[in-house]
Amino acid sequence: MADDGMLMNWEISDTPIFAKPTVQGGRWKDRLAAKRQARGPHSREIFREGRQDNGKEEYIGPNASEHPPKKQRFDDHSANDDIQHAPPAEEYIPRSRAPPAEEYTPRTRAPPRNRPVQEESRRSFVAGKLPLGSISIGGGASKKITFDDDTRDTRKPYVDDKRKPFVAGKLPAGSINNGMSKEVAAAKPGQVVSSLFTFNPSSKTKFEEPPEEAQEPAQPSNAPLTDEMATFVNLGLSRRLAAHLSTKMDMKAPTAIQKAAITQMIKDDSDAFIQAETGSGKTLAYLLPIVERLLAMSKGDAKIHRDSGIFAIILAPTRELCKQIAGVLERLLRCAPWIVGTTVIGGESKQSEKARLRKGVNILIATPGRLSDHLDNTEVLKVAQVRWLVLDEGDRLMELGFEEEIKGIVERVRRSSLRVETLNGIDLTALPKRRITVLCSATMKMNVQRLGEISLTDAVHIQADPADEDTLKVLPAGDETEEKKFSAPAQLKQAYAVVPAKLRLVTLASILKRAFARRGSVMKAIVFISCADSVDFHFSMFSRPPPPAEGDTVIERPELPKGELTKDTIAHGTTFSSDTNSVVLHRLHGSLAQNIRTATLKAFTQSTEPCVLICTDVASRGLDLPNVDYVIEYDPPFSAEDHLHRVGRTARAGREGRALIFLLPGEEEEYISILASGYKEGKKALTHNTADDLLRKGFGGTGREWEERATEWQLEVERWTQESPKYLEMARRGYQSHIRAYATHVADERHIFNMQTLHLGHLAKAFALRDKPGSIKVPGLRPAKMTKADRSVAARKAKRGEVDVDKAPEGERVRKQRKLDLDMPTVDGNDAARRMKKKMKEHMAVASEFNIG
Ligand SMILES: Nc1ncnc2c1ncn2[C@@H]1O[C@H](COP(=O)(O)OP(=O)(O)OP(=O)(O)O)[C@@H](O)[C@H]1O
Repeated sequence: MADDGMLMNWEISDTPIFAKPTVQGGRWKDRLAAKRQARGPHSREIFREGRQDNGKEEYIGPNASEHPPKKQRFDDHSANDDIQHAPPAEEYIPRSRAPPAEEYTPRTRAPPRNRPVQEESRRSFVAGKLPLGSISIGGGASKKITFDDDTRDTRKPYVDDKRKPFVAGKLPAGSINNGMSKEVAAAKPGQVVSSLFTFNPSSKTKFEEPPEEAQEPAQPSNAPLTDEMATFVNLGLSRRLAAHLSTKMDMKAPTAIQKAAITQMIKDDSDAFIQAETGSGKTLAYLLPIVERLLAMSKGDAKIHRDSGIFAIILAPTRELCKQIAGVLERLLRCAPWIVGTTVIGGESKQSEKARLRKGVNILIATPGRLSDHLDNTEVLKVAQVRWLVLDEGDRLMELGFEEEIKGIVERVRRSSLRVETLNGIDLTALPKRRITVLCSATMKMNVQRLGEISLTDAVHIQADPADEDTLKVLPAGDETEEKKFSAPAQLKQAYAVVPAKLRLVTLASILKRAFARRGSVMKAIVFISCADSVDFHFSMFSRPPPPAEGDTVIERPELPKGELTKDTIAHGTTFSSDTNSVVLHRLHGSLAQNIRTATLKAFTQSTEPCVLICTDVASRGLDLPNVDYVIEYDPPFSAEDHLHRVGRTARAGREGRALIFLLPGEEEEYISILASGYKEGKKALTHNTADDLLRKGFGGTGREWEERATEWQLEVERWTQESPKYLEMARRGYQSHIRAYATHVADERHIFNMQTLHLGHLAKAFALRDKPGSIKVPGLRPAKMTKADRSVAARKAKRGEVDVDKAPEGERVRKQRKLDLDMPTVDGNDAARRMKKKMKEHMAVASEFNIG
């Protein structure tokens, strides 16, 4: 039966007159008359007991005690709709004109001003402020009666115990059965304990049902090629290198981008821009031709040696990425141990880096800051032999503000004169005759083009379309007509879930419970969250000890990695572990010390147990984490590019992968079009999930039992939060930082992620909070400076696409700050650190308060 949401609180009373049995069936007027009769002639007086006849009108209704209703501040939503939104005047009825108690029905409610119009007919009373005239029936249960929406057939009331009405803190204990009543009784004054399943806005989009016929699974777009001719040898690699790839690295054939890049870079000495989707093997696409040409110089005993000079410099934006590239190079060079690679990335003393440089190196992997530092201060670092300068993850290099350093490095390398014939008896003719710059990126954003202008000359644009091997492209740079849009791997199964704010946390728990219900279905999952404080809260919450009832079963848990560094970043994921499948939880964000980040990431990478990584975007770029089969974007990304990098952590090198993004009902549903633009088949490639579906699958049970289980789970987490000042503060911090991070979406997308429509009260529930949002003040977090008026101006400007960055609303500044924060601990070198600090000061006055990296 459809639910029209008409709710009444049926409350028990000790007075015998109320203990009469329920009158069921028939029209409501008939039932009403019957009940009146049952109560006898004085029933109205009893109901009106307590009326103050002091000349003032007394009001009844949901918010009677607050009448006349207070004007609502923008940020003062409560988790309880009844409290939160001042209802229209007609809902407040002077008591003298009040209908008989039984007749009390809530009048039309105006939809809240700042969120999408929702089903008007779904209402509930604040139990603590129950209208005096409410009807009570036996059993002590507060029951919701719903009627068929279409027919309004009041003859067949549907009493549904599991759907709980909202409760404010003052309800007498025992008024409502099930878990809610205990919570209400225990709630402190001013707290709000709200029901999960009432007052949720519904989706505005009409979702098409997926077609009946089974769709052909999409062919992987970043897999090694299967064409017989596509062997490494056919591309021009030596047998030695090809055999090493095949036997020691398990790579039998190149990927499409490798095919295009190797062919080009072995025979031609032009600059190159390599653009290919995530997980397509770009690292080897530039490393293989470099190593091949260094190998070709070595004939018999005449080999290059570590002190022959630096032939290639590879720049990457973060230490993690540098280490990852160094790892791939190290494996590759096992077939040519006389070629030496090393890193200069900070994190250890400059002296030891200098010592390594002095010993000699042929391929140097560096972060721009640290390399600039060494170029200025380390005499032994000579760049005269450098033939290749590779800029990996170009967009990230620019985002982190390395433009100046890169300019300096490019200048330094170009200035030094190049030796091209012989070097200590070694034939140099196999090497490029000129210096080559290679720029790599998965996206072609404006900032990448800017980096291209700084570093490339007459470059070729190398792209690959594996669907049509004839079109493996080597294009003149700047050929806009042929430019391929960056897309997600075709085999990635992308879904989105439209989940109301209140249900977010419990839905995430449900998804993870289901994903790890059986051993082997999902091995590794990554959950992306917008800010560090929120990561910390979710990590602690998901790893909290199970409640005593569950604790009776002894669950065998795998041993966690030992070590000081990871003791606070790795824990058992108790929430979604089952007795047959224990899950290990990791957390990662830019505010953790570098050595902790490295150790945590290593543990996640090497783990053979099922595990989950909860992290910020710090783990979204370039990291090659093996066996990640599920990516959940719990908080939507800050830009479409970020989304593609995040989901690119799965479905790598032709493997399968799933991704799910959470969206709120309303404006956020527009994001579906952006998701669809990453796929050839558009929206058909996407799967739609509702919160109800996800909850039902995760919490199980028969009928609507999942609702009760979900409610129990949510209440348990709320208790856990309330009972400890530490976790309460953690939840509040997470909540506040989340809201601030929400304001930092790129201007183009801010009409989708619109602060105006963000329901702060419902969002508080997703952080297991019972506070009214306006009252959440966390020490150390300054309140946002933007006024409501500022926000509207910003929203209007964003809509017109004319946001002025210099006079930007806080969102823009905070977004910049987020980018800087994100990798702050990664950026190395004293100069780099000074530069970052300076930029932080320039960009924001709120640097220290804001912890969303
Ligand atoms: N020819 C190949 N055959 C099989 N696996 C490969 C091949 N080339 C690369 N891989 C694997 O593919 C994965 C992705 O490679 P890589 O990290 O270089 O991708 P990428 O294009 O740089 O991705 P991103 O844009 O996310 O940084 C790695 O695990 C790598 O070992």
